[in-house]
Amino acid sequence: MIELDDVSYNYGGGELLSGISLTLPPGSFHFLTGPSGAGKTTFLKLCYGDLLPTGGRVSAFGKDMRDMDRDDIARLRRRVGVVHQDCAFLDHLSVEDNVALPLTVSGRDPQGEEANLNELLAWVGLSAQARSFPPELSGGERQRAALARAVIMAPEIIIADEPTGNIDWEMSLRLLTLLVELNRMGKTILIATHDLNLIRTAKQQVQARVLRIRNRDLQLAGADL
Ligand SMILES: Nc1ncnc2c1ncn2[C@@H]1O[C@H](COP(=O)(O)OP(=O)(O)OP(=O)(O)O)[C@@H](O)[C@H]1O
Repeated sequence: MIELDDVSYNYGGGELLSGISLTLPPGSFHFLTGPSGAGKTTFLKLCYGDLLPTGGRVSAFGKDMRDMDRDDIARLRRRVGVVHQDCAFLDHLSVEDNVALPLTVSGRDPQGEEANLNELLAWVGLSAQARSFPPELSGGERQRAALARAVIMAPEIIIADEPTGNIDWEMSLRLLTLLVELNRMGKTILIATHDLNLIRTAKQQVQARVLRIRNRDLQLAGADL
């Protein structure tokens, strides 16, 4: 589904990532961990096509990202939902309008999909905040709104960058429950996190592989986690 073949990445100051080969099969659950600055966000961006590798090949759904035209990229954006580290909401739009934004951008009418939108807001526990604005949300509510926005197009893959970075443990568990539910529905999940407790808790609920960035490459973390 997403495949990296001998991938390297260099922002210009030397290789940050090097020689990475990995397959993310459908329905898999992966965590990505590693020290700050190791390249986790960069790795995620390579997986969802925000960056192209400086060496090697990344392909998604059987197509090399380098060969994708605008239509392919638009299709990729629908099939891969991303929860960004900073959530990046439009503060002048309500929570429900922010969550519905991928629909609006792709030319669909959110009014026509209102039931779907309401169901999604209820699923993430934000029905009461639908008409609020992003600055009025707590950290945990922001992350759940970002997850709702990431899944509104029914993507097959969900990629989340430090989704529990700024929220308390109770909220982290709530978010993890949603991600586990998505995985049980067959979605492929990739999460970058520093939070080893989150990884340990997840591993009691799903079969998750833990990847660690070390010396510019990816290693499979052992059972010590
Ligand atoms: N656009 C950019 N241009 C140049 N260097 C960059 C750019 N983005 C990131 N870097 C550098 O690449 C390195 C890896 O950054 P990245 O954000 O991928 O790490 P990370 O593991 O996600 O870190 P953190 O855990 O702190 O979020 C850092 O040294 C960062 O300064």
